[in-house]
Amino acid sequence: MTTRKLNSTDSHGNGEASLPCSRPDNGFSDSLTLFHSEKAVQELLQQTPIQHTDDHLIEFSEALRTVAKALKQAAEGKAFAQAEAAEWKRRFELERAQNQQLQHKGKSPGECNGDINTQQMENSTNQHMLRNEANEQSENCCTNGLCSHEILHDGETDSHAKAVQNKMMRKASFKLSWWCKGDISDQHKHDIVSFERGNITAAGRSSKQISLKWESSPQTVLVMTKPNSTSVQILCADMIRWMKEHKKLNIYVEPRVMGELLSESSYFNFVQTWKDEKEILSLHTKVDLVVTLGGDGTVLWAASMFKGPVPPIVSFSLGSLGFMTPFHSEQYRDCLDSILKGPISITLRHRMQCHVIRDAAKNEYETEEPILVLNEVTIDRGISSFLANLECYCDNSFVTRVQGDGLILSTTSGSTAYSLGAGGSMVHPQVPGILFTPICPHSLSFRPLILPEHVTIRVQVPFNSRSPAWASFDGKHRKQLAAGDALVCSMAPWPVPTACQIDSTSDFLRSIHDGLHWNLRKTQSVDGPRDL
Ligand SMILES: NC(=O)c1ccc[n+]([C@@H]2O[C@H](COP(=O)([O-])OP(=O)(O)OC[C@H]3O[C@@H](n4cnc5c(N)ncnc54)[C@H](O)[C@@H]3O)[C@@H](O)[C@H]2O)c1
Ligand SMILES: Nc1ncnc2c1ncn2[C@@H]1O[C@H](COP(=O)(O)OP(=O)(O)OP(=O)(O)O)[C@@H](O)[C@H]1O
Repeated sequence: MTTRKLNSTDSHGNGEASLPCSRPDNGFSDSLTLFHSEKAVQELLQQTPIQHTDDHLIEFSEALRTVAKALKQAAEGKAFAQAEAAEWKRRFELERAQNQQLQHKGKSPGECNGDINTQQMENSTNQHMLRNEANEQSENCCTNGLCSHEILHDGETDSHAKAVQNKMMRKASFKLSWWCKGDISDQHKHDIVSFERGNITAAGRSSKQISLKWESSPQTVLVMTKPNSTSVQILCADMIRWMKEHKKLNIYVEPRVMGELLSESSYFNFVQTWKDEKEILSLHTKVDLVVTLGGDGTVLWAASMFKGPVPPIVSFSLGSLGFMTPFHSEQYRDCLDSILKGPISITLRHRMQCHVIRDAAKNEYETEEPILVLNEVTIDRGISSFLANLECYCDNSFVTRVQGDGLILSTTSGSTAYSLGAGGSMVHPQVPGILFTPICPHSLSFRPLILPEHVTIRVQVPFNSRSPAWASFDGKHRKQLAAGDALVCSMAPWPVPTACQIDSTSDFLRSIHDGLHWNLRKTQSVDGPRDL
């Protein structure tokens, strides 16, 4: 199969030079033909020194280029829509199979117990699912939760190739399910919104505790560490040795850590690392578990390595605050022992995807790559002494104009970070939403907002702004936003699953108490005036 890379640039600075030749039905081959025609015209131009013919050929060549570009855009749009439609169809089939199974058993649809019998659901799925290869994978999936095939979906369409690849990589599979303490109440039984028979049942609660159960043993662990810390370096070497000798695990580390380990001893030759960005992009297909040694910054760093699906992260606290690092490094053997066995309670921390749209390129198909944030994106005035001036839209409705130091768009995980410092509420990390928190607004009435997770927020630097604004992502990668530029932000499809020490809520409450000393006050004594 001849496949060329999309979006590379030809000698004219166009993006049509490399196109897949293997899919004649998606329109790419048309644009390729046009591109070849255009190339032939260019060659003819060089060979034919007649001036007016040249002019016509140049015009013709430009027209061809425009048509090829339009065809490419249409084809890519179509491919995206088809993929989306296929995904919705798959979900619909799965849901219908579940409902039919429940009706057989005399239950109403959506009445799905958290402790559902997986075998029964598999049988039902066998009866009702389309018998194609993609759905064979779904037959083995749990139906009351999410399985690793779904949550670690890497966007590939060829499920067979994916299965073969996964097998070769020996990636551990796991099952995620809603978990309710001692589940005997009906409180958490409704997983979907159902309008059938005129009854509206409650939506699945994303704040429910999620439990991860390994279906095959994890085999590969990526260890990520805070730099420039001797205690972290010592712990890292000790932990890797233990994981190799006692758990027979394959270990990946960053190239910097690889250097540190090898300078200590050639014993660590078995440890693996990567050489370039391309290898980082496929890390999620090899790694079963990520271990971080450091503070919250190291968790942010680890999450930022994964531009798509993220393996479960286990964070050992070696920083000062540790909101997202619930495990104690002194007990790492016991912790890892129980995590590798499972089941684990996890917090699914939602991330936001941010696109910077340049005014100069707003009509172009290609924009800059999206940036994923676990905490927040901040748009501020940078070093300018003028007020930041930012126009904000939510799903194209005007929200407000920020005049002050700036604006923080935060996830609920980030609600205890910068947003908190700017006066935003603390929100449990499993509550779905986007916090809209101004930084030092020059207004008496600008209270912070929390918007639903499904919205798209656009922050635009108006043309009458006195200075550019600056965007930063989890406190890093500052980018200037000139007048007319915009930042577009929405929830990303790839959350960061972090292992809990106890469960999502207990861990959150522990961190606001221990980390921030939230509402710490000496208790008032009983001796004194009373109303009774
Ligand atoms: N005024 C502020 O409060 C302020 C200013 C700048 C950056 N920050 C935060 O720092 C983050 C970057 O962290 P870093 O470690 O790379 O930088 P850093 O080394 O400057 O540390 C920032 C502090 O924020 C804490 N932190 C990070 N994420 C947190 C979270 N989700 N909940 C509670 N505390 C959290 C860290 O533990 C650390 O103590 C940014 O995402 C931003 O939220 C806060
Ligand atoms: N593997 C890494 N590679 C490069 N930089 C990293 C890595 N891990 C962490 N960092 C950066 O190092 C800085 C400090 O990390 P971290 O927050 O984990 O430690 P800390 O400052 O000691 O903890 P705390 O903030 O809780 O006091 C952060 O800015 C983070 O982005």
